[in-house]
Amino acid sequence: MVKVVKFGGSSLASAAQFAKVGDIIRADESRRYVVPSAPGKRNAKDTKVTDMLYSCYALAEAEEDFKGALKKIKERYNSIINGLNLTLSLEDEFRTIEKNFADKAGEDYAASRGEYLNGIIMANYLGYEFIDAAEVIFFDENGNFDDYKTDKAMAERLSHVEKAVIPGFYGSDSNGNVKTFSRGGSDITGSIVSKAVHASVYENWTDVSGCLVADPRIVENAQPIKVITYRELRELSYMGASVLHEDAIFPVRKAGIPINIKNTNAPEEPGTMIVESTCQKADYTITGIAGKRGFVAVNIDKDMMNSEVGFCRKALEAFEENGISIEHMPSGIDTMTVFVHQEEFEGKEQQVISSIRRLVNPDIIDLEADLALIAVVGRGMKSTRGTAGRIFSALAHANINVKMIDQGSSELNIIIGVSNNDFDNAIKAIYDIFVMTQI
Ligand SMILES: Nc1ncnc2c1ncn2[C@@H]1O[C@H](COP(=O)(O)OP(=O)(O)O)[C@@H](O)[C@H]1O
Ligand SMILES: N[C@@H](CC(=O)OP(=O)(O)O)C(=O)O
Repeated sequence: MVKVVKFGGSSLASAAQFAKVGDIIRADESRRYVVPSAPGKRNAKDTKVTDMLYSCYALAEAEEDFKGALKKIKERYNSIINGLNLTLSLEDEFRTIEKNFADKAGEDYAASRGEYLNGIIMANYLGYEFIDAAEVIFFDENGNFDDYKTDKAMAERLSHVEKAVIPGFYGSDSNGNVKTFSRGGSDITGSIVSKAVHASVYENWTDVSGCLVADPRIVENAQPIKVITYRELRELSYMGASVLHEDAIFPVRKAGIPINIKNTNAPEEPGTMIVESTCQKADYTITGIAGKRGFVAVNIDKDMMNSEVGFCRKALEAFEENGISIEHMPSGIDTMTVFVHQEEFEGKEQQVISSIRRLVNPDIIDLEADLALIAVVGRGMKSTRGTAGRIFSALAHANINVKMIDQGSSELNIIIGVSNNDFDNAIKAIYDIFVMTQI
């Protein structure tokens, strides 16, 4: 049996956290391949090493003095090395990094050093072999992850290695330069390694006891989800459940490998199992709730728009022309609404409105800003009557004005639009009605 274990930044923020990780790995011989993130926050006010690297590199790129900022990063690693009593020096590594920053090696290179250096420490601490992710994870000429090339190289390389540490978050592009995944991407690395070694399980260790029904920063003591499907998890993580990167399921899903999200600070707890399919009923009608703030609704009205062939396509062209991505699009007979990210849309709204006018000549266009979208996700919802009704009544009781409600055709999720200000209360109200009443 082979297990791949990924430890997030919160699990590796200090020597004390490293020691817990060491105990977890040594407790099970099958934990043979380890994927570390960069050191995360030691407390709420702390800064992740990845963020320190981005700011340090921004100074280098602006040709300002970055040596002080780099020294602070070195101190974080040295405090881990000293706290673990290792006889390891990263002096040579930091000299190389300083030179490469001065030569403007790129933002991705800079950010990747967080995982690279932590991987060297982890390998030294465990007595495992260190494998640079740049040698085994590849992106193609369009910048997309190269599944085929990576799987082949990774499987070949690891077939000769009994126990190894492979840093998360990065690989190399088609020119051999370092390239990172998007933020939180070490979760993807763990999934890629799991597929290549045919792991029996991919353990993803973090600072909470699994994927919880709602974000614990909003709902105190949110319950852990025991079993969730890949599809449900993807919906939740895309909509803001940041415990797992939304793309991390793809490699393992192809190989049918379950993901187990576990808590480094409470390893005895079972955590969450993420699987293809399950006959196990969820504890509640819903599996989870997640959401994001910061959307604008663009309402487009035109009498009889439903009989105008190509209306929606042409209206959407207005967004494409202006480089705006679309998040969600509920529609009615004479109206369609397009939800876009406020950050992306601000400053371009007049261009988009004039494009819509030119392309579809609507009767009315109006904008509503400062909205939040909430996804209520659950495989059990389609067999339970009245789910949407319960959501409505919970929100009405909490005095929350529902701007939009939309059920996907898969009946796996219901999307609700509320004002940004009502976001937290809406999530709490939905959590209470389904979880606290135990139905
Ligand atoms: N539904 C959820 N379940 C669990 N954690 C969540 C959820 N939504 C948001 N989170 C947040 O995700 C955090 C874990 O992800 P992250 O900070 O990326 O950890 P790591 O550093 O281990 O990768 C938790 O501490 C929690 O605040
Ligand atoms: N360190 C990177 C990649 C990562 O996955 O980190 P974490 O496992 O701490 O979310 C980031 O901050 O984005």
